[in-house]
Amino acid sequence: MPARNILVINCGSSSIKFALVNEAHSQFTLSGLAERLGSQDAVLHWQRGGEQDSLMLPSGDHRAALAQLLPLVQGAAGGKLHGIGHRVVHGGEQFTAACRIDAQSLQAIRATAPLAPLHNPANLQGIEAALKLFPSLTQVAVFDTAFHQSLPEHAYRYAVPEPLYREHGVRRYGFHGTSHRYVSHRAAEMSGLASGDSSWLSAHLGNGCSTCAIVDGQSRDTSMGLTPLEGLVMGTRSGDVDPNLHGHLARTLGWSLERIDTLLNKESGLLGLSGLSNDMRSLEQARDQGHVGATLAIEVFCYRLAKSLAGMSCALPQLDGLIFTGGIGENSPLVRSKTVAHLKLLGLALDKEANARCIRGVAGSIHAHGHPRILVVPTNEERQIALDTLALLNA
Ligand SMILES: Nc1ncnc2c1ncn2[C@@H]1O[C@H](COP(=O)(O)OP(=O)(O)O)[C@@H](O)[C@H]1O
Ligand SMILES: CC(=O)OP(=O)(O)O
Ligand SMILES: [Mg+2]
Repeated sequence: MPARNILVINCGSSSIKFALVNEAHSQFTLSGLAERLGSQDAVLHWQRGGEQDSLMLPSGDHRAALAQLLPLVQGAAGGKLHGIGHRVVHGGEQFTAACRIDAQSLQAIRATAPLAPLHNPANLQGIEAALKLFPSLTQVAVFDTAFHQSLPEHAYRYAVPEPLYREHGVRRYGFHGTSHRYVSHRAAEMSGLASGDSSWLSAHLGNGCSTCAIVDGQSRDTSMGLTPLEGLVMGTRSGDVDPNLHGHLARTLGWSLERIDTLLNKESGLLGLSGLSNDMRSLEQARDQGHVGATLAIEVFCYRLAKSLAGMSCALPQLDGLIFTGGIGENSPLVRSKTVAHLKLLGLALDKEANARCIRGVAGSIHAHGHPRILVVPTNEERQIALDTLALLNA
């Protein structure tokens, strides 16, 4: 059987990230980003081989962008596209694994939208547009939450009255499961351990950030909760705050729920603390020049990350290694070293040179000799989504 091609789509509210994955090649055949969708500046960027190109799509929406993508994908796939894998952020309690998209699963995904109002409606727009454009192709939904359905009840329940859980689904779900699953498998491979017989702490640090405790290939705890706002400091998200903050702002400043949601999701985190940027690269440069806000934002980010990892260690029988991944985890020796410096009680220590070497896609171990393993593992959510799609094509 010739190697198959899977188109992977990750739809955000105003963007589509995509990759054409061939099962026989580690590099993507084609990849790109459509952004600012719905605005006059909507644009599609893509790369194929070493070449980059872009196309303006004035007022183009998700469907317009996918329609432009179609000939590009068909051309790059040599006319042979075997399936489409969609990232879906929230699968509620219905989905413990990826599933084929049909009328029934689509209905279930729609039903979880109130749990993820910032993410699922955009994911659904992408699915609906792709179904119209590729009606005869197998399409698969891969959920961020599915990997965390193995959390024990004491890790996923909030201490609020039980009917809120039973009748309204108020519980911790966790996100970034596709990434935590992928990097923990890779970490086991890199260490010569069986994924089904090893224990890991994982820190996914991108625009969204989360930690995860993984035991024998299963998620046992994770820092995100009902929504992707709980837990760590992120690019623009606050992570944990006192739950009374909502009431306090409403009472003292007269703010609406929408205003507070926007504050905590889009104006907080690294951006809010620094007053400068949500981008860790910019913050590191500003810190080098003595910027006070950037310096504080990095300190808070690393301290809160370390505190979360120490908390996650409660879910592990032993520690086979700590994994750093995501744009920051894969590229910032500074964040890794500041974080690990807070974790001396777990016995963790870095090798300075190895830490400096593992950037821009270089994977490897960065712990000091004689200390517990610390690994940098580039994540590849697109490849994992393609693998899950292929597995369902085979089934
Ligand atoms: N060389 C670098 N040093 C520090 N941070 C970096 C570097 N390269 C990328 N990052 C950070 O990675 C983050 C984006 O991570 P990424 O995983 O690409 O995001 P997303 O969640 O959108 O996939 C940004 O904060 C960016 O500044
Ligand atoms: C769920 C989530 O936080 O995703 P992202 O990191 O892509 O924003
Ligand atoms: Mg990413």
